[in-house]
Amino acid sequence: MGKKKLVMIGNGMAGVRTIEEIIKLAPEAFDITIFGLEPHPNYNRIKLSTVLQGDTTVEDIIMNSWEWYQENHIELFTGETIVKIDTDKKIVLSDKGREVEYDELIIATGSSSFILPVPGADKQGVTGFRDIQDCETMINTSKQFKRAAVIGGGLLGLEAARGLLNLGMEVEVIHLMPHLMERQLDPTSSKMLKDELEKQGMNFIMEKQTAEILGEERVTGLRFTDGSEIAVDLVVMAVGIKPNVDIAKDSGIYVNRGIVVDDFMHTSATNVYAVGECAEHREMVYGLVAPLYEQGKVLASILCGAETKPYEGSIVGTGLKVSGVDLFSAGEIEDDENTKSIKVHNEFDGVYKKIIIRDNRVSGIVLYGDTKDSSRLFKMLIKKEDVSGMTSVSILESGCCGGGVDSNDVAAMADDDIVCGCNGVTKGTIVEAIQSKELTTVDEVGGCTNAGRSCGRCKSQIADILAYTLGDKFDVAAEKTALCGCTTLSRDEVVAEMKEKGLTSIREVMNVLEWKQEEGCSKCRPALNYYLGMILQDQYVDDRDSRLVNEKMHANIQKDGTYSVIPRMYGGVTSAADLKKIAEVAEKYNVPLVKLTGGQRIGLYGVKKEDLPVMWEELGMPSGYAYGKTLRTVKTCVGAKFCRFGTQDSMGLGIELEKKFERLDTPHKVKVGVSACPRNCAEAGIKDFGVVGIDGGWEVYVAGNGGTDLRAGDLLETVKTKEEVIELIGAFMQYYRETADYLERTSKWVERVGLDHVKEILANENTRQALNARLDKTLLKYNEPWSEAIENKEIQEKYYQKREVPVLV
Ligand SMILES: Cc1cc2nc3c(=O)[nH]c(=O)nc-3n(C[C@H](O)[C@H](O)[C@H](O)COP(=O)(O)OP(=O)(O)OC[C@H]3O[C@@H](n4cnc5c(N)ncnc54)[C@H](O)[C@@H]3O)c2cc1C
Ligand SMILES: NC(=O)c1ccc[n+]([C@@H]2O[C@H](COP(=O)([O-])OP(=O)(O)OC[C@H]3O[C@@H](n4cnc5c(N)ncnc54)[C@H](O)[C@@H]3O)[C@@H](O)[C@H]2O)c1
Ligand code: SF4
Ligand code: FES
Repeated sequence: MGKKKLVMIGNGMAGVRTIEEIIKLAPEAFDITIFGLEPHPNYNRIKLSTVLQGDTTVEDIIMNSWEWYQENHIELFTGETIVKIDTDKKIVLSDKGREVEYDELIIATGSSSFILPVPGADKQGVTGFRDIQDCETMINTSKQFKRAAVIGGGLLGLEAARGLLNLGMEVEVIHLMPHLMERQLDPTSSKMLKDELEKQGMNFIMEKQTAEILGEERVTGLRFTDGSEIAVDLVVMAVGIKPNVDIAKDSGIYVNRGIVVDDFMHTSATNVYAVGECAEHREMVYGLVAPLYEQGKVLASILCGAETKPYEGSIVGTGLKVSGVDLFSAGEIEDDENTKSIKVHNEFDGVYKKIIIRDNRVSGIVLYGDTKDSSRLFKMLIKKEDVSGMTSVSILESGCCGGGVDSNDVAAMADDDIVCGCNGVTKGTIVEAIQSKELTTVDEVGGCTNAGRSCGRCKSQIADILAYTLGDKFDVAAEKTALCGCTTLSRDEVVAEMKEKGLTSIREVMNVLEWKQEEGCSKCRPALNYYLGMILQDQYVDDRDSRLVNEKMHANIQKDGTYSVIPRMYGGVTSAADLKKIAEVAEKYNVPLVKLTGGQRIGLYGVKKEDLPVMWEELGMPSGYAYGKTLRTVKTCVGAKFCRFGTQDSMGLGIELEKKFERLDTPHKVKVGVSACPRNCAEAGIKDFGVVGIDGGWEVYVAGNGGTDLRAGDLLETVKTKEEVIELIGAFMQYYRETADYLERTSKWVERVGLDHVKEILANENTRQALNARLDKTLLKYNEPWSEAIENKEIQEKYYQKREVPVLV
């Protein structure tokens, strides 16, 4: 029997977790196709708060890389929205006109921010806080404007407000109710929270309802229903969410607030299931991952024919991800005549605990300032444990104490105490995984049990359990620096072992160094491929399939699955003949977008995979490597040849540098600028290395960055001739290649190892020469990849042939 066709609408946290569970249970059962409206692979939406707060980057929150989808043979269409489901014909239709057949369909469309329907809500500068784009809007706005208003003092609003403070904005939180987080906190704990947040710099306008957003095109202020006004430049709406149910509703599937499902996540339509924030189960729509993951597990079992209990609903516990605030809330928060509550309010230490008991069972928990008993209490609540034989003290505090807090706390935990609330993982499961699978790091525990993979709040407790279970064998240092979850070895240890044992292939490295996963993962394989190439210089045979997807394809994959073609234009200099060729190819292949890139190149965007080799052939130009962890572009100013301020030949030097370093594998992308005078039109100060002409010489800057982590380059040295520039930069590049972590930009690397250290190394002439010799040897091995693809039929068939997706016309 052939594989069944499984289609999923929505590429978010709940949906992709369901697919992960399906792959675990029955890896060969389905041909899987996923449609995602956003242009990204699945990312950890929870961590958007930490991205906004500046603790994490967008790259760090990707949960399933592009490679993960490829490895699991999942056809992924990002930036593509499903607009219709035909439940009779069993097909879905996308906004791009694609029709895909399904045997089983999962709707996992999540929610959207609820935008208050007030006049002016569509003005520029008004945003929700739901996705990467919203996050980028806020970050970009903070670079130009200063005054922000967050409407809504719930979990999302307060996390957004903390982020905006970190971005240097003045923040007003406008809240409808008399106290913050009124769904999770009682008035006492809410007041403690407000006091703390005020200390951190947040301002609050309580009991106000927004009537209008003021301004012309862009927001300039808010007017409230009582007529008062405030001036603001950014408005973030955090007043709740609304499930994305329209496609289900329009397709005749039964919808209430969410898409109504039974205890097995089945909707009213045959073979159609819903999971996540878009689903409504027993009149509940959940907005936290823990219940959504439980739903996903049940659904995966149903689809794979595995035995499962029904999903019967969840009780959720919440915390707030704002540093300096420690709170936990679950169940009821207010007493009534039938409840007895235990309350402790230690104003001196800023601790508040309220445990509500109803019918001799814990029915509500509010903890502020000390949440170490949250998992134990939460377990009592979920399991409806009878507490009639217990004292108030034994309910409030665990039996442990004295000595090293962490291990004693861990020792005092019962095996069925939940450590990771998001993923429902208990201490017993973690200990069992550590012992049976010989795990030594938090990431490995996450890989095996999912614990810690969502909000990350439980990671320190997982580390405590590791320390407690492994005793002396737990190495905190290794934990911090392991290359990936497949090994406990750090980058430096792996590289040292490769050199010492003379390892020459990825397979050999994994075998000899006892990799935990036979095939490695999408984090270690590209890294090992890079390190082997760096060590073995011209002898290593590149493993193309271990490269990141763009490098494997020699073209950048775009959000709709098409590619871009950006030919090399040394130094940003072109000719009429080349421009003609580009225009002809663009016209012939109906290229939807022709655009100048930030690096002074011409990009053709929206190219079909199967057209790549033939377009490259007709262009007859080398690859511009706009996709690679290598030298990208050398941007130059016109310089002394034409500019009256120019003191040096910047174009000549730029072209020479680009010709020398093109195709060289580097730990991360390398961008270069060459200007012929300190006016610096080529922006050499924000490049990985930048050269600026001065009277009688050149200044060489390094470790600049014009991207997310904006950083001005540091002056490495001033030299007289262009030969000296090339020699200095050659040594710098090779030292970076040999000592940086894979995927570490020069800016981060220089900050880590220290500019003085780099200067000291490069000051020694012998060292510089040796570095250049190793670099030159490596440079010998590279071939032009586009010509290779044009000439080699095997490459064409393997990488560029069209793969049929089930499409009905
Ligand atoms: C800033 C922030 C912080 C959070 N913090 C926490 C936290 O600390 N703890 C916690 O448990 N939860 C937290 N959450 C909530 C958590 O992120 C969500 O519960 C979870 O992401 C929901 O998963 P989902 O798959 O149902 O929806 P989503 O993750 O939203 O995924 C749905 C995807 O489907 C796509 N989609 C929608 N319609 C279509 C269509 N027609 N065609 C194709 N694609 C479509 C959407 O664009 C989206 O990418 C937070 C949320 C935010 C925004
Ligand atoms: N740490 C976490 O667990 C976390 C963090 C962020 C988001 N989330 C989830 O994301 C979702 C969205 O969060 P949220 O905080 O927007 O939702 P929410 O419904 O929990 O809170 C919205 C808040 O806005 C207030 N509000 C409503 N209308 C208002 C108005 N007109 N003016 C001022 N205030 C108004 C409400 O009183 C409420 O406190 C939720 O499902 C939440 O669980 C969770
Ligand atoms: S950097 Fe100086 S030389 Fe180059 S174009 Fe600008 S002004 Fe002219
Ligand atoms: S508690 Fe959120 S990841 Fe573990």
